[in-house]
Amino acid sequence: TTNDLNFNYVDKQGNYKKSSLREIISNEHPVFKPENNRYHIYHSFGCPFSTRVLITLKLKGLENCFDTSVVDYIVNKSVGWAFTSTTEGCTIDRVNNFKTVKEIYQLNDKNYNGRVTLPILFDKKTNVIVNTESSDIMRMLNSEFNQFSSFGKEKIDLYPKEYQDRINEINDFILPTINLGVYKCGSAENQQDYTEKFNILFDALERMEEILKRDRYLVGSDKITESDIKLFSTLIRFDAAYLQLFKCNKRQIKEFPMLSNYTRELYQMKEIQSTINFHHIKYWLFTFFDKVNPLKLVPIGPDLQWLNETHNRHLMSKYY
Ligand SMILES: N[C@@H](CCC(=O)N[C@@H](CS)C(=O)NCC(=O)O)C(=O)O
Repeated sequence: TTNDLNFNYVDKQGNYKKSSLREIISNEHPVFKPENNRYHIYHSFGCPFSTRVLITLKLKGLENCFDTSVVDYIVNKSVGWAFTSTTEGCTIDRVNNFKTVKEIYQLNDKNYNGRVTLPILFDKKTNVIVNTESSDIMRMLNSEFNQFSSFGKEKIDLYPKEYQDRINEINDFILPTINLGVYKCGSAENQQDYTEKFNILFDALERMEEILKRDRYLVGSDKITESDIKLFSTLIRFDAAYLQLFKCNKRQIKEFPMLSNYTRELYQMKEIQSTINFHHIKYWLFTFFDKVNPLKLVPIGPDLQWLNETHNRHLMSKYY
């Protein structure tokens, strides 16, 4: 079957599978109110959906409001995501001291047997999962916790009112074509399906390249928004892993003049760079998706030095 454990981001019709745990923290919510140091984030440095949330957390200055636990990047399929604090860059489950992530899901439903995904937004007060949908978590971090930001009043808005329609439109475009597009190339089981998915992916990247010729960022030209975070979380894994693992090899990101420069700019922001761990990214991807990499060997290359070279994206800004 096309959608085995390795590739279950999408259902049989090719639609994104949203999770069912989707409570939204707000002052109006009967239980889940915004509070300092009440919530916890479980994540993997390998997983792009976790990266979106971590970048949002850092850009919003909320590291002191939320604590985090980091899972192991080596996943034993019979246990699923698990904690191995002895692995570099990983932690124990700092809230419940569980061994596996599945046990966290079982706090909400003791018979839980569904998909166990990351990231997880967890409530330490009631000891249950609040939400497991990265897009929802990004929005909550953007709007509900500003009073706890270490940046004080001078806060950044990743989903500004005037651009919400455009942001939603871009998000809806890049999710199936790029964010999931890479996995669709990797899960294709015949030449025709692969070719189709490959073309959709690279046409979409070209479209992003065109936008970035005109504007510094995807929406609203000179301010980073959640759309940039979502695109970046895929781009940063592209040359390092997707290109080879999922055969997305028409062009490397470093060969797109705009996309490469844009990826560099974002990567060089210290808040963003602190969320990127190439060791975790490569070891997770090349070992988890063992259907396309049965020996689970992790390539040593490629050289990613291009990410550290100087970018000139500030020249694109209307207000530089
Ligand atoms: N609903 C999720 C999707 C998250 C997701 O698919 N996470 C992947 C890792 S990047 C996962 O946990 N996969 C494990 C599995 O499917 O078994 C979101 O966007 O937050």
